[in-house]
Amino acid sequence: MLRALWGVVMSHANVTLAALVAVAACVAWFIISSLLSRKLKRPLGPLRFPIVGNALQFPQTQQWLTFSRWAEKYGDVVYLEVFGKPLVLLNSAKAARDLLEQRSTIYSDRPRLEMASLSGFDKVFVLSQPNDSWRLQRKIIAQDLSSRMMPRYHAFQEAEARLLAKNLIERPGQLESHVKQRIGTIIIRITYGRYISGENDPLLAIGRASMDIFSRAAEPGLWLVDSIPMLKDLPAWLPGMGFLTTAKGWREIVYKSAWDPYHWSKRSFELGTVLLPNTCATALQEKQGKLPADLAEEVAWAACTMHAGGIHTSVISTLNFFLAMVLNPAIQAKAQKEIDAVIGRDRLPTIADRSSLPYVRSIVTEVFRLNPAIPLGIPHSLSTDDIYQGMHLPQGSIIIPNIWHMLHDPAIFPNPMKFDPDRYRNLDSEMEKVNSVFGFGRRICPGKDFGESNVFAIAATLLATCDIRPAVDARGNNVIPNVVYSSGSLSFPSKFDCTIKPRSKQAYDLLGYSALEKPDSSLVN
Ligand code: HEM
Repeated sequence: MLRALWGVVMSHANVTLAALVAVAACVAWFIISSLLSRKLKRPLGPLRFPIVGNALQFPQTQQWLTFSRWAEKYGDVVYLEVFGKPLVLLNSAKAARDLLEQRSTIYSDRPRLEMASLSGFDKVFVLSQPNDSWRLQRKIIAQDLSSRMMPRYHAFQEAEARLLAKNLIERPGQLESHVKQRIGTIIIRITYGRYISGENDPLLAIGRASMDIFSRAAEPGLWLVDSIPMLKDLPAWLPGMGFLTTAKGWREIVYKSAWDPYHWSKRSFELGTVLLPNTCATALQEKQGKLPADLAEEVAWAACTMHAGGIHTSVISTLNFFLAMVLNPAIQAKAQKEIDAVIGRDRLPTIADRSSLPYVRSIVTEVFRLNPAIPLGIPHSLSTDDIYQGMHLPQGSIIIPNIWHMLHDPAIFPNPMKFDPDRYRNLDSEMEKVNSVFGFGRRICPGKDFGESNVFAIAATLLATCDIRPAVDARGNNVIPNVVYSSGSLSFPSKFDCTIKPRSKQAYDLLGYSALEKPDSSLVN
């Protein structure tokens, strides 16, 4: 009986077991197939062709404009492939924050940009992976550029803004050259402690050459070797391998751009003639003037990154300020009115006055928004597979934050092509929406505060003392600039000029020393 019962139980058990196995198999199949189908569900994007993927549709100029059209068609996250390499465009600040900030542990790598690395930028920490060297180099410059350290640069930044105004008045017709010299002086001063001697100063020239190379070498989609890395191992004499010779020449210049200024700074530090504070000197002081070779190398490349990261972005933003003022006289007049009301005409506005000049700050914010210096940011890379809003983003994807599109989204910035500081209603919370211009997460720009305060000092000083008007041609007609923005990772406005006239004798006198003299002796050797 028991046996019979046991037999029934067992037979039932067998049936139950069989049923359980069947159910488990179904569940497993369901999970695997749903995972599989999730895995296959990529974000939307333009049609991909066999082998080349989207390579043929990849825009060669002003890529952010085509990417922006794709954003409107396919959404916040767009998927592309170039020769099998996945690329993900992030088109909204929300998607960029969700991924690059909230999941920064897996979104902070940089893609290996083969052409830029071949050209010597493998040492520059902006392109390195978040490894020990990146951490150390970032720390070396972040400690000098932290918001706590900013006030020690204010007097110097303001002096350079005054000198810029004075030079523009006294030596007209050279807007770009004056801006480059003053910005170059500011960045080289805080990096290496040198007061540059003029536009052809060797430190300025070598940094300029190196950044021109970076802009070309890091341009997304331009170099086949970025999509097919094995090309770099083929012999240089084969047809189509000219990029290897180009990269070799570029590398020599890039190495010089790191070591020449470092050696100059170290020598001047030892002689006691260097301007303090500066980033190389901070590192030397911490080690009583003797850096071990490996640390010296990190300092040289950190300083090189700071120099490169700071100059062009600040020059572009400053030129964009002048352009906006030439094109928008009513906005200029409104800012002057604010300065006159808050500061008066007996002194110049300072960086410390920022919080009481919200309209001038809105102008600076709008300058950053309308024409971001790096419209597609610096690409990040995804270190492991990820799923975002049901979409599978594969490991190794190059992540391109489409900053230009984020800052021209009509839902957030109505009438986005219009220069309109009033859109922020003088509110910090509104201006913060433009923070994307400085990138995201662990790779966010370490020069953000410094870069902003430079442009503010220049804007406030120029608006307080000068009228910024269009240039005038030989017949006395205004020349309204029709600016086109360059392609490449950095986007420069095409050449334009303006006329800078002092608002009054009193305003001119406030600018102080003559353009032909150096600023006051406490600021130079
Ligand atoms: C004034 C305008 C500036 C703009 C619009 C700007 C924008 C940016 C952007 C978009 C990035 C990429 C962030 C990311 O990968 O998510 C970046 C990175 C960087 N910026 Fe700036 N920047 C400016 C000024 C400066 C200044 C003044 C310095 C230094 C003096 C600087 C140094 C750097 C460095 C070193 C990086 C690389 C960070 C890393 O890879 O960890 N930038 N910047």
